[in-house]
Amino acid sequence: MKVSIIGGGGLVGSCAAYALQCGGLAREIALLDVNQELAVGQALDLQHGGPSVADQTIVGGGYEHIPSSDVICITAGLRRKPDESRLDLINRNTDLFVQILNDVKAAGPKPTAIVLVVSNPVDILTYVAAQKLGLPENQVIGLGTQLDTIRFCALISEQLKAPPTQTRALILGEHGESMVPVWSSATIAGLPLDKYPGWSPTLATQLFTRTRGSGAEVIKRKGGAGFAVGIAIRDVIDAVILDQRRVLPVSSVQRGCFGVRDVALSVPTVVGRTGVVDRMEIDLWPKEVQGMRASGAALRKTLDVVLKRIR
Ligand SMILES: NC(=O)c1ccc[n+]([C@@H]2O[C@H](COP(=O)([O-])OP(=O)(O)OC[C@H]3O[C@@H](n4cnc5c(N)ncnc54)[C@H](O)[C@@H]3O)[C@@H](O)[C@H]2O)c1
Repeated sequence: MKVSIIGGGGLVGSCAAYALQCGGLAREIALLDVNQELAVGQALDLQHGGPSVADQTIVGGGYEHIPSSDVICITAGLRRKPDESRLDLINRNTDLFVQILNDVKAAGPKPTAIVLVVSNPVDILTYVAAQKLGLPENQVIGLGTQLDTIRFCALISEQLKAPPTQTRALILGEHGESMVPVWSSATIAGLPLDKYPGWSPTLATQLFTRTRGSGAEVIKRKGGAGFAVGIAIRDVIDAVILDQRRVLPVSSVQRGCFGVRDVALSVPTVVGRTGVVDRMEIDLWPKEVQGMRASGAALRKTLDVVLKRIR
């Protein structure tokens, strides 16, 4: 399997490439970037570690890699300028993103290619990609709340001194302000989280608030998120490569799941070689379902503005 990362020279793209290299599943990893020199440099640096990791080809380059790619991951994006509003950034990022989609389309992706959108605002751009690429909708996935979910588990496990890999707590909805913590299904080692020693409703609120602000906290401390988002990207791409059918909180265009439609956001999604294989619409607390619908409504408002601009 070949994975191309557009924006592969940047922090998120290069961390994703490193996570994929350490996972050893992809046969070839291509880093594409408008700054080709940077992409080639990142690829060279990764390639040097290859003999101690896995037999993979890691290269830097341009859109000539698209026709042979099984997975196309888009991490190219802009950061906010001082004094710039969120919507201004969304407009600038959408214009850049639409140009990338046009370039991908012109390069001729495989009809079976899976596109994983990571650039922000990820739910908006996932919808735009599904509309513009001409690929079947199930083949376009957004990273959605996969990163928020692993951040949430990391913070819960740290606080309760529980094993991180046995801590399970989902975030669904928007990758943004209106994200929804799903306490109804949270567990540690299969035990209900709300019965775990040290748990309290106050702690729950604190942990969710910190999770929701985690992106901003990391940006403030080190300039941008890299390692954990790279791991989150690997979670999704590995599920595709191995046709794992893992249930992941990723974003895709919804057609009625939990009553949400015509907007992309995260629901529990079965991910395999064909992308979105299924969605698990399981009974959650009413306020969790309401939260997802509120995410859908908030995203739809932004989408209406963005779609008017790019039509
Ligand atoms: N979805 C998530 O969970 C999540 C998490 C973290 C960051 N992000 C998003 O990922 C994006 C990238 O963040 P970063 O920290 O890596 O930024 P960065 O500035 O380090 O990297 C972006 C890269 O994109 C490249 N680029 C710009 N325009 C391009 C184009 N037209 N074609 C190809 N490459 C192009 C740049 O040269 C740069 O190397 C941002 O939109 C950020 O908000 C998403």
